[in-house]
Amino acid sequence: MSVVPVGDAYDVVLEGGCSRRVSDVIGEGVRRALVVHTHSMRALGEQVTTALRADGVEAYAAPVPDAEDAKTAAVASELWAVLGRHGFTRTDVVVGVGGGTVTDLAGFVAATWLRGVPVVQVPTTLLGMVDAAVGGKTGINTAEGKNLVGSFHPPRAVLCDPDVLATLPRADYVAGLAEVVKAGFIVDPVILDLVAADPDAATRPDGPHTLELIERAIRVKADVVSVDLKESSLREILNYGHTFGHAIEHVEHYRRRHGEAVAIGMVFAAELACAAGVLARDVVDRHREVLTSVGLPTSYGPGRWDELEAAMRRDKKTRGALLRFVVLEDVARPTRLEGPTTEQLHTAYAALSH
Ligand SMILES: NC(=O)c1ccc[n+]([C@@H]2O[C@H](COP(=O)([O-])OP(=O)(O)OC[C@H]3O[C@@H](n4cnc5c(N)ncnc54)[C@H](O)[C@@H]3O)[C@@H](O)[C@H]2O)c1
Ligand SMILES: O=C(O)C(=O)C[C@@H](O)[C@H](O)[C@H](O)COP(=O)(O)O
Ligand SMILES: [Zn+2]
Repeated sequence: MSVVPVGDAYDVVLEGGCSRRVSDVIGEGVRRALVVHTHSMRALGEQVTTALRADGVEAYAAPVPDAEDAKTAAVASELWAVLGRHGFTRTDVVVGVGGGTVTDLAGFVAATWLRGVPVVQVPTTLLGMVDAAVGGKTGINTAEGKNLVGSFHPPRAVLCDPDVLATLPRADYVAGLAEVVKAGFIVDPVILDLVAADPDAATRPDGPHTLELIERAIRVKADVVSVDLKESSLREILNYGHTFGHAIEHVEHYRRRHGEAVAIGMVFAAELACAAGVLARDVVDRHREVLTSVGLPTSYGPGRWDELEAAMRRDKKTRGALLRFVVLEDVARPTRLEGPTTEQLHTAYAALSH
């Protein structure tokens, strides 16, 4: 459906059944493929592996642990060992079949093996389709924080098959909506209108606006990364809500879903912008309305500020001692807030526990 014209331009396909067509997009001359998948996506992982073999590719299925447990140096190292044992060369390919955690890991392993081999992404969560699999940001976590090691490595193709969303647990689908809503606040307010028109339908993969919501969010992401792949400036807007959100994930040892943490992080960013006199109160309220309407969290308990602030200092947007946040001046008018005062930060944090 859309082409991302960055480096070697690539397609992001959004079509029922497209996850069965990996062979069509891996490119010419591929002899081997490593199909990375979690146990939850074993059936699809094996289906992709079998289909590749039927097309003459030496394909290997590589099961990895679920969720954030996949995004570790130990798991990446195991996959490098598999690639080494099977003699993967620069014309071979890695395929990521799973949620954002799997596409981040598969992309990182592809980015680092032989300093870069192609990766094809087959996202199986809403979040993976609208955000993680598109744009070439890859990475793993370290003990000190989220996504601290990684690389920009655009995929060869992205196959978003909405049919696979039927098995996704509702809570994971809703978590993905946080990134959809993010795209609405930073660039495309029509997304917010579509969600507000029927919030309950927005939480279902068979809802009347599902494809339009996915397509619009992918378009936002593709347009931004096409202009600024390596996040020298514009791409930072895709990080809306993530400074505080990633801090929550870190202090809670990844027991909370990424999308849920980002939802709270967007409310924090909105409250911070309001405290700094940048954003009007009604837009802050709109954050709570839209996120709450689809069942996403918007509050956070008191008492953890010191840990959260320490984690935020390791955010990639931080420059020296200066904390930097993506904030809004209005819907679809993102800007940056550099070095907010302690009082502004505390005001925003306190507002989360109301
Ligand atoms: N690289 C990027 O640009 C980018 C963007 C956004 C998020 N991310 C990363 O993505 C990750 C979050 O991704 P996520 O929300 O997809 O979580 P996830 O990958 O942990 O998947 C959520 C859960 O759904 C299960 N699952 C996946 N697909 C399924 C299906 N079709 N049916 C049944 N179960 C299924 C998984 O096994 C997992 O338990 C975070 O690590 C985040 O940092 C990266
Ligand atoms: O693509 C981007 O750029 C984003 O910031 C998208 C985010 O939704 C995503 O969670 C990303 O992985 C965060 O990246 P990080 O650089 O803050 O680790
Ligand atoms: Zn995110």
